[in-house]
Parts: sequence; structure tokens; C-alpha cells
Amino acid sequence: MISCDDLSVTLPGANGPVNILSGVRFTVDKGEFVSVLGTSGSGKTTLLRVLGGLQSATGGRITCDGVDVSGPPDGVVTVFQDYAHSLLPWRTVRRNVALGIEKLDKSERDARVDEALAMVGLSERDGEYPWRLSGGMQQRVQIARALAMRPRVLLMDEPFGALDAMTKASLQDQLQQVAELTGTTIVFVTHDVEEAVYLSDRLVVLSGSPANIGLSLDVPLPRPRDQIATKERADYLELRHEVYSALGHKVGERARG
Ligand SMILES: Nc1ncnc2c1ncn2[C@@H]1O[C@H](COP(=O)(O)OP(=O)(O)OP(=O)(O)O)[C@@H](O)[C@H]1O
Repeated sequence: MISCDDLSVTLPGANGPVNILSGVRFTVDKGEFVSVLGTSGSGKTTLLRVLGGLQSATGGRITCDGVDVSGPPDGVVTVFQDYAHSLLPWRTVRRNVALGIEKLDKSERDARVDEALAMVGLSERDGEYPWRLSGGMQQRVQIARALAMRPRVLLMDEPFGALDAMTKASLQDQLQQVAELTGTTIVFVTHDVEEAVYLSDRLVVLSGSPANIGLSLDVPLPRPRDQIATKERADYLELRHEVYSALGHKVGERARG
């Protein structure tokens, strides 16, 4: 579905061009949930922006369904961490969710909005303004807006990074259900190791400078996953350990970003 071959990205820095990503090679299969991890500044957001055609690569090739990515491909939708600035405060929840499908006729648009709101559990709040909702609900509105477009690929950049632990866990489970229901291919950037292992079919860790894929790991934990039972499994703990090690943590060291 998505293929990244020998990708490199160079960006302007204070002292001249800086090579951020180099030789990045990976693929994401249709319907797969792949998380991208890496320490702060390793290039996760840059990689996601390039995959979504929001930023150009300096070298290499990216394809989506076999077609070269040179701008945002049809059916590839990005969800950002910053829900507050992604929603239009003067539009109701319903009209925010409809934002990406305004060209459709009204009955199709209404049906898709209803479906997307139901998937994120916000059917009852469709007439409200986003600023009246909690942070978790606002992020669900942003996800519903993406889902209403029926994306082939959902690119998510730390979508739950600003939420408290309980809200985050509940949105992770909702996203799991949505992924299962829709079969959407998801690339998910996070710095949260537990979140990545819990949600993913596979995860990749960016490392080095310039960064490339330092570790690619299958996550064969059974689905549906459960916040308590899955996280108590020995294989979950082993995967978590392996990822922390790849990120440079040592046993007994406190987690850092
Ligand atoms: N527009 C830009 N111009 C120049 N350098 C940039 C630009 N955007 C990002 N960078 C640099 O690219 C590097 C990677 O940034 P990026 O945001 O992709 O990392 P990240 O892994 O997502 O970080 P974080 O986890 O902190 O969000 C950083 O050194 C950053 O300073």
C-alpha cells in the first residue's frame, strides 16, 4: 500500500542544510497498523509529512498503491495532535465533521457524518460547538472528520499526546475498533512505547543521525486487545522491553520523551 524506498530528507538548519532522514526503507501493507517511534527530534513528524505528501523528500521514492507521491494523495488523511487548532470554532461538531466531504450531495454527506460520529461515540453531541467539548471529545471530532472521508490511509501524528491517561486509553480502544471495522491502513507516530505496542501490528523505530529504521518489529499480540489483560502478557512485556532498548533506555532508567 505504502512503500518508502531509500528516502532521504534534508532541511535548512541554522548552520546550513541538515540531513534528517537517510536511507529510510519500509512498507506498510493494506489494513496494517504501523507505529513509528523514535526519540524527540528523530524525524517522526517529518517522515509522516513526507508520506502524506505534505512535504517533499530530498531523495528516494514513496509510492501509495503503486503511484508516486508528489502531493497529498487522494484518500490519505492526516490527523494531528493539535485538535484545538484543527477544528473550526464557528462550526458545530456536525459541520466540522463534514468539512472534507462538502462536495458530496447532502444525503450522502449526512449519512457519512452520522456514521463517523457513531464510530467515535459522539452522535449525541453533533449540534454542539467544539470549544464546549473536552479535549478528548475534540480529538474524536477530528478523527470523525477524517473517517467521514473514508480514507484509504490514516496518518496520525501523536493524536493522543495531549490527553490524560484515562482519555488516551479510551481513545486507543475506540481507534482499535474503528481500524477493525473499516480496515483502514494506519501509520501512527507516537513517543509512547506502551501505546505503540498496544495498538500496532508492527512498529518501526527511527534511530541514528540522520535517522533511518533502526528496528522493525512485528507485534503478534492477539486482537481485540485489552488495556489490562494485554498489558499483563509476557509477550507484551518482552516487546515493550525490546523497544525501550532500541530507544536507548537501560533497565531501571526512567522513561524520557
Ligand atoms: N521546517 C523545518 N525546517 C528545518 N528543520 C526542521 C523543520 N521541521 C523539523 N525540523 C528539524 O527536523 C528534525 C526532526 O523533526 P521532527 O519534528 O520530524 O522530529 P520528531 O521525531 O517528530 O520530534 P518530536 O518527537 O519532538 O515531535 C528536528 O531536528 C527539527 O528541528
